[in-house]
Amino acid sequence: MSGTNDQTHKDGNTKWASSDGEFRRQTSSFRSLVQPNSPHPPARNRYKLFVALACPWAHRALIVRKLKGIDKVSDLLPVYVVDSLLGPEGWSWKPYGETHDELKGLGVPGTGPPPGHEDKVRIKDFYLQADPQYGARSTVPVLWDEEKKTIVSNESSELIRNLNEAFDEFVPEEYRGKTYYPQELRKEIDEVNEWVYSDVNNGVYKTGFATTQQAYENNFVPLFKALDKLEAMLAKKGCKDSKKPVYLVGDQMTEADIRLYTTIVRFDPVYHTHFKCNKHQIRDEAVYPNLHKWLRHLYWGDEAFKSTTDFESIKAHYYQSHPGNNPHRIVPSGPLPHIRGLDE
Ligand SMILES: N[C@@H](CCC(=O)N[C@@H](CS)C(=O)NCC(=O)O)C(=O)O
Repeated sequence: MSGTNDQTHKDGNTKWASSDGEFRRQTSSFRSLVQPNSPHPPARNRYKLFVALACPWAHRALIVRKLKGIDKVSDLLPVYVVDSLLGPEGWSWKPYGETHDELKGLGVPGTGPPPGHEDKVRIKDFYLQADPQYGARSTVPVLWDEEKKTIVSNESSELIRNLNEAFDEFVPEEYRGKTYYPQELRKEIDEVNEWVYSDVNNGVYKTGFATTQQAYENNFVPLFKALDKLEAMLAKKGCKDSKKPVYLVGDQMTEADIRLYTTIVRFDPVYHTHFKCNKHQIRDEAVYPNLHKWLRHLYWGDEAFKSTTDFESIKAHYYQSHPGNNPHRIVPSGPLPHIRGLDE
């Protein structure tokens, strides 16, 4: 298990790109599911979710946890949030400023680790408990099994699919059987997910962490092509003038919307500036009237989206955690508002 980007500069800052200037995301290592008759059977008071509020991959899991009513049962999947600053030793439960002078005052504090794990300072400590040989990057989200003291999953795409069913026997009646990956739409969802992942979700990172002009342009172009394609898909469905939310696939909310949302809601406040994805902003009504409306329908229309979107942590995390992109770690004040109103 080795991280492809797990390199540190002499100054302690993480080097995100490989030697050819391209950012490559590592493959996740823990790929199990919560399911009956498995090492991780559905149960109350057993599983925990570790997230960073800034992280778009962890954000997917927070949204599905709410959409599925898992948050309604307090001991089903409690959430523990790391501090927003991703420091030299990765995500942390304790402010880096306490041990690193140059990081004093940075970051938005999280919740601290769960009871019984007060000795753990970094998220890495959970990875090492699960696998003492673990040598790759310690990413969020993490689905933690308290009984087995191990990680069930650190791959958000599989985790959010698993949450459709994993805890159904415990959630309130009205959430049971609800799925964001319905059988009849799977083929289309998979197709959309594939290019949205590569060109948009990961595309903003590949653009932002490129360390050569060529690598930057190689990723900038497909990113904006994909945004044009999304705009056209939503225009065809009349999203701009619709009073009701319009969805990417079929006429119901699916994981395709959830996966796209966590990138698009970060686009204007962060990716446009910090990752130099600056051909347009999503709020540019002359370019993305439909995509912009789609975003605002989800944010303003559904508590699962709005209540899990923390602009303060999002901005603090990105602008303060990547000194290669932003050496003085200044968090820009704008654009304001972070997201426009539904009819603005
Ligand atoms: N494939 C993973 C990717 C998760 C991921 O890359 N998370 C980032 C935060 S946005 C992370 O935790 N990075 C920590 C690090 O690189 O040290 C997923 O989708 O779950």
